[in-house]
Amino acid sequence: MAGTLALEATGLRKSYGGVVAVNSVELAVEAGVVLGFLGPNGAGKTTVIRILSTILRADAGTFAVSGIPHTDPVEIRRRIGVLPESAGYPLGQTGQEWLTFHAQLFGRPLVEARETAHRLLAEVGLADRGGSLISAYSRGMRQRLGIARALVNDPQVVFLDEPTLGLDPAGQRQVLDLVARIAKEYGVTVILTTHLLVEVEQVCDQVLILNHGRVVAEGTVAEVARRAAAPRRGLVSVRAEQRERAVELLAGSGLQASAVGNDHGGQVAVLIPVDTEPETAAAEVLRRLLDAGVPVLGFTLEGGRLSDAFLAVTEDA
Ligand SMILES: Nc1ncnc2c1ncn2[C@@H]1O[C@H](COP(=O)(O)OP(=O)(O)OP(=O)(O)O)[C@@H](O)[C@H]1O
Repeated sequence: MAGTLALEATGLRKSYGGVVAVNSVELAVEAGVVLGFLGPNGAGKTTVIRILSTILRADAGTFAVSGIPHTDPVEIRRRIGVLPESAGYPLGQTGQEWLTFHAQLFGRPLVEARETAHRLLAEVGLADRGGSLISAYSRGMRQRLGIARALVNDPQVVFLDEPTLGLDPAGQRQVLDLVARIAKEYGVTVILTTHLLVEVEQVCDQVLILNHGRVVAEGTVAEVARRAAAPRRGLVSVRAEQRERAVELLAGSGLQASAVGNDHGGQVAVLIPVDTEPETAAAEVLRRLLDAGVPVLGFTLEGGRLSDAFLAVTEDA
């Protein structure tokens, strides 16, 4: 339905005994988006996912999945797929048997359930291993099988809680490529929990960062990196004998500049304010120095990545 958000939540709150795990969480996720759901260990990500997937009841707040209110958990469950943080697999079954069983649980007749299992095994790159026992699958293969299971009911929203946990770099890449592909091909909304920030930059349209149960940053990767990041730093290389002059010139034009390195290397660090585009700041720095006849040997920008933003908004004071 046009205009319906895939996910929306207001004032979600959950405590375990005296521990407030989730506090005043608001969400609004458009359909078809891959959302990187980030936060340090214990931030509350799994708790939010459990609430939204109707496994756990919130103490307060409301939410809706594809327009279905939280008061109708049975209908929500029809529309979602979940790969839990620590998914268990029946080791004595084959991947094909297990997926067929789950397709039947969602009401598909046996023949259709088998076809669904077959199609999904191919989708996650396990076409030739469907007849093998799950006990013989590697961890990466099990994670991909778990993603196939999460798709068995053609969901509109899929929650993947740390699908890359414990995988080697090639396995991580395979799973993240799969996530990007299913979002594109199936048009599903994906809520992806992971600690792989560089990969999030490549796969996710949007990110939301939780810290101590609260949302501390959200938006596109670029927005979050820009807004939440600590001020970025430009490093300008000049001749050692020109370094003090360069600092004076830049400081004189209102920038925070300081000399770095030793007498043999001439580098000047320039702090770039958060509200200034790095390209604009870089052009200004270069223009100032070149106009004054100070040759610039190099210029690099540090900061402004998602990982910088993540650290900036989750660092405890
Ligand atoms: N069943 C539980 N009983 C008591 N406390 C819990 C329970 N589940 C989670 N917590 C606490 O709630 C807080 C949030 O935990 P949660 O598992 O949601 O965080 P997370 O962001 O998913 O962490 P991780 O990245 O380590 O998986 C933590 O302080 C955790 O210790």
